[in-house]
Amino acid sequence: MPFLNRHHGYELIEEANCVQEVYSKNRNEVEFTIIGYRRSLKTQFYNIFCFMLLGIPHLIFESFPKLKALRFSKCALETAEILLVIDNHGQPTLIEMETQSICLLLDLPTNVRYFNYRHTKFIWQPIQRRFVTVDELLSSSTLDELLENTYGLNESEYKIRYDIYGPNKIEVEIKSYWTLLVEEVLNLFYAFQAFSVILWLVDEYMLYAICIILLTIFSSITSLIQTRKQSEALHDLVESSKCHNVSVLRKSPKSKPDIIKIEPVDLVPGDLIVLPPANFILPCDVVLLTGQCIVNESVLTGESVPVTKTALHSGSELYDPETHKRHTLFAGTHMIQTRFYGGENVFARVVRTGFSTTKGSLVKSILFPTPVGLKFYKDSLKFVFFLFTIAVTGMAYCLYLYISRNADLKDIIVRTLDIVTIVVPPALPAAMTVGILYSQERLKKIGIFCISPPRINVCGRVKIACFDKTGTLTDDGLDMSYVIPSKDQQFLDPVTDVSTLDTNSEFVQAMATCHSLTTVDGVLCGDPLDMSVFDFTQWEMEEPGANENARYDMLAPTVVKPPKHSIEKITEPENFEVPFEIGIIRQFPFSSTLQCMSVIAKSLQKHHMVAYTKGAPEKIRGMCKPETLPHDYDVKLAEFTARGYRVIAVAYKNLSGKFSWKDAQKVKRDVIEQDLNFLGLLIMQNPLKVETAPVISTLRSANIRTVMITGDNILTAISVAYDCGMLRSHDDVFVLTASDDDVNTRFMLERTGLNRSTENVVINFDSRHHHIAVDGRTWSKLKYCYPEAVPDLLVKSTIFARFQPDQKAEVVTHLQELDYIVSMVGDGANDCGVRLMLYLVCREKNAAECITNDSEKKNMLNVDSVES
Ligand SMILES: Nc1ncnc2c1ncn2[C@@H]1O[C@H](COP(=O)(O)OP(=O)(O)OP(=O)(O)O)[C@@H](O)[C@H]1O
Repeated sequence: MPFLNRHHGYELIEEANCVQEVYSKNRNEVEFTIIGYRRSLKTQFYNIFCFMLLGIPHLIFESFPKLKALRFSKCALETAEILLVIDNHGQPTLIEMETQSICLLLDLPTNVRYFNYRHTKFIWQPIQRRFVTVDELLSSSTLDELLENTYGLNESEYKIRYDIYGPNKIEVEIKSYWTLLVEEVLNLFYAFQAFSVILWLVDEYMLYAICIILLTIFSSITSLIQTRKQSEALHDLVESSKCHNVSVLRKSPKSKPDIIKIEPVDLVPGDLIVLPPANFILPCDVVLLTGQCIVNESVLTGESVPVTKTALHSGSELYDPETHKRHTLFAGTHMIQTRFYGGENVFARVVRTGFSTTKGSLVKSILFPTPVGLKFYKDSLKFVFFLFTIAVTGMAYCLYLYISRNADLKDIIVRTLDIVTIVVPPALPAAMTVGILYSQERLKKIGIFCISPPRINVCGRVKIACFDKTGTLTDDGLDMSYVIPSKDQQFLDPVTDVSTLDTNSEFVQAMATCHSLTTVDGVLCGDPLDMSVFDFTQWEMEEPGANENARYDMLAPTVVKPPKHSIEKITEPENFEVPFEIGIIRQFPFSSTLQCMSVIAKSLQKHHMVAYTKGAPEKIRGMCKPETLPHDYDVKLAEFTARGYRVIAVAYKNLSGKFSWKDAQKVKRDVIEQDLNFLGLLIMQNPLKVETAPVISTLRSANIRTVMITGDNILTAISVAYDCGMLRSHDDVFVLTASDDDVNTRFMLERTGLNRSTENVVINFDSRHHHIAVDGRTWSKLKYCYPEAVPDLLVKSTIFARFQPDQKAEVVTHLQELDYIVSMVGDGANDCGVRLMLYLVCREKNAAECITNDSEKKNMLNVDSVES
């Protein structure tokens, strides 16, 4: 044993033996530290001491949990009976080690030592001499490994996995009132309060004592009821998404694999399940092996647009639920429909169960939020301690005076102790609890729910409110205003009526095919932008097959066709024999990071496939052959975006005649999204929500700075900011842009805005009427070239446009680093990064998260505080 030395019967401990640091998934930071302890003589002494002093030391130790471990002796993790786990916020938890007998798998010993920390199981690995999670223990699988073994697990494999992973359940414990009372109410401050009240009663100081008793009883009871209600609500929420029995494939020694029905709690990672045709709540995270599924993931993302999940492709890379989320169905999400593959079962492999699932992680982050170590609380504790030292001095002087004047013993005790109750305010915690409860009730009345009431205090200190644009400041719906086709590097006149366009043109066909729409119960649904583009074309969509659920076959894909009247007008068709239909062979769904989407389509009229792409004009420009772009591309784009329109560019490319159906399934996205031919622009209107302007005005009058962080075009964003009052008509906006060269990048500030005039105006950093707008590309370059300029930029910037989801999160964290308390209002999807980030930031910096339901869509309001 290299680390553990035994010397004359004593255990010589090296620090490395007793402590293990557990890193976060991306290994950037220590998530928590595990320290080993065992019971010793110290523990016996402590118990006797506690017994003799009527449990008072226990109360003190409970209030200062780090002291709890002092009653045990430090020892090597290998022999530890008790573990002290300290998270990255310094919150300690004492956990008993447990032992479990498991059959041998890989190198696992039969008797396994383990502990559960915040619903995650850690197993002691004697070979590595450290604790590992069960996921680490059974190393992750490659895509090929997940795809092979189509027989399911056999009985013994299943049993081993069940022993290791445990049941597939996310259970939120509802604590009894008694436990809550012990945990929340019986702390040192309340003990001090009890002491003060007894003292006042002895001193016949009745009225005030009774007031304090009543206030404390009231605040404790209401706080208990609230906490209990919250844990009941969370419990019910988790329970509400429970699903029915699941069909699982089990390898049988003699015959063909059996499909058996089991309870969802009995599922283990590796199980092969058969997805039912429709309406199914996923019991765990699974990866799709065959067919397709349409899923509503709004429980996780807040976005109620159905998402299509496709079967996993083969590959030697390791499976990762985040990277392969297009093939992963997450626990708790609603599977609307499966699409059968040649009439066969749709199979999925279980990859994560219970609290390891995405839903489990979300529940864990609610169950174990960041401790509210606000500076306010820390300062108040310091203040109380300071008062206490004054009180002790006062007490000593009092004692001296009373003794020197031969006072009565009762008087000496009462008067001396009373000094502490005069100096230290005993009603402080009760008064604060009542304040928070009252605020919570008021917020509820206006439809704001808060999952962590103590954080309400932070809201009063919010200095900056960040808003996402589309769907948050503006409506979800989009109205197609016109389309501007392009021909021979020239923009043609805007068109408002699609019937004036040639149905056989690539432009119309791109609009009709380049989307991720789907039909659920005969109703077309999907991204609102895709819906309005498709509606504009007046084409029809058909997903072939008689029965909705039993129809999907890769050779007969989704088909779009023009309305009958326009087929008659089709010019120069290559082949009149076959019907005019276009099949969508493959979709590359919209990605906020790429800001575009593509499809590969095949018209029955043509002998080759065509790739269509649509997306942000700035992105599409880079993907197109320069000789196909109109010379006034940027001018036209600026013309429409400056008027607040949402502009989408469309492009296409013909694929070679040899490009087969198989190639279409295998081809990489970046191969498709290059060397495109530009087709034209789609101009859409995205009106403001009615409540936007009044909310911005209220925030302005409360002296809270408002900022827009959007994925949309910078000029569209500026225009919307003027419309909603974030910028006022007399405000000037300076757009910061970086030159394209990577070596000597130059940064320019160019004036824009409503009252833009020709004369030069220099930005004045002290003026409230001068604002900066910056796009994601410039932001990245500035951060790289001049990181020292970022704070100045943040202080003056009102518009952050063309920002990718991770950049949105960066802005929020950088603002926090400048000691701003920031709130972020978004509508899910690309703000999820911010939301999830904030969850992480919350963990670090005591953020508060409130969820508002004041609009139909549940907006997320994240309030974060920085310890200044
Ligand atoms: N369905 C879509 N197909 C193609 N391109 C799209 C689609 N939806 C959005 N885009 C383009 O991608 C850009 C980025 O979209 P993203 O959803 O990240 O942000 P946004 O909706 O523009 O703004 P916000 O961040 O304020 O919600 C959009 O501005 C638009 O140009």
